[in-house]
Amino acid sequence: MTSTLATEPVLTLAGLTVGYGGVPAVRDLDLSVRPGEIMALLGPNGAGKTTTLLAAVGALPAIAGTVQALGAPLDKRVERNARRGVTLVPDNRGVFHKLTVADNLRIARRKGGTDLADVFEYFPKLKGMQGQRCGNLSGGEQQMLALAKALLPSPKVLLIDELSMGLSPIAVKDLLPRLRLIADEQRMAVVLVEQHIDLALAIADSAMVLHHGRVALSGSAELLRSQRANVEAAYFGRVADV
Ligand SMILES: Nc1ncnc2c1ncn2[C@@H]1O[C@H](COP(=O)(O)OP(=O)(O)OP(=O)(O)O)[C@@H](O)[C@H]1O
Repeated sequence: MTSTLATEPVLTLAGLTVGYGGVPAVRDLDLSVRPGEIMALLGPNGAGKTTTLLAAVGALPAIAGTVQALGAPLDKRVERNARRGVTLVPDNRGVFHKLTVADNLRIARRKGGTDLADVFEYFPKLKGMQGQRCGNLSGGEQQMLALAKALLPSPKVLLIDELSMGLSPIAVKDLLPRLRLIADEQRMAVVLVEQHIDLALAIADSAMVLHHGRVALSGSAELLRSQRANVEAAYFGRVADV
C-alpha cells in the first residue's frame, strides 16, 4: 500500500500575503507541492515570483497566512529551514567565483547528505572540472554547479529562481530534463521560477501564473499545456474561462 505520508505536501503556503516594509507584493496565495512534484511558477517581471520563493524559504516573514514545510511551520532563520531540507537556489547562482569547483562543492557538503559520486552522475561534466575556478566556467556550467551544490545536503524542497537566467535555449533544454530526473529519483519537491514557459511546462507536474502578486491561473502542467494561449493571457491578467 502506498504510504499516505508520501503524498502529503512537503511545502504549503496558505493564504499567504508577503511583501516589503509591510507593503504586500504577493496576496492571498495558496500553493502546495508534494515529494517528487515540480511546480513551474510563472509570470511577468515583478509578478511576485521571487518574493514567493523568499517567503517559502523563510527569508521574508508573512504579513498574513502561513508557510508549512515538512509538517511544521517555517523557522524564522533561513539556515534552520535549509538544515530541515528547504533550500533556495538564488538567481545569482550562489556559487563562489574565486573558488574552484571542488571547493564550492566541499563547502556545500554536509554530513549524511547526497554522495558526491551521485551528484556527478547527474552532472558528469563537473567531475572533470573540479580543479577549475568557478569564474572561468560558462553560465550553463555554473548553473550545473549551483544545482549540484544545492543537492548535496539532500533537500526535500528545492526552490529555484530562474535556473535558465543568461543561458542559451540549448543549455536550458539540457538542464531542465536533468532536473526532472533528479526530482523523480530523489523524490524532491521543486518550485521552479522560469521564463521559458514551454520548457518549464514540459517538465513540470503543476504550474501557476502570477500577475501583480495574485494567482492568475493554476492547474496541472498538462492542463496549462492544453491552454497555452490562456497561459500567455494570464501574464497580462486576462484569463478566459475555458
Ligand atoms: N527589496 C524590495 N523592496 C521593495 N519592493 C520590492 C523588493 N523586492 C521586490 N520588490 C517589489 O515586489 C514586487 C514583486 O517582485 P519580485 O521580485 O517578487 O517579482 P518577480 O516576479 O520575481 O520578478 P522578476 O521576474 O522580474 O524577477 C515588485 O513590484 C518589486 O518591485
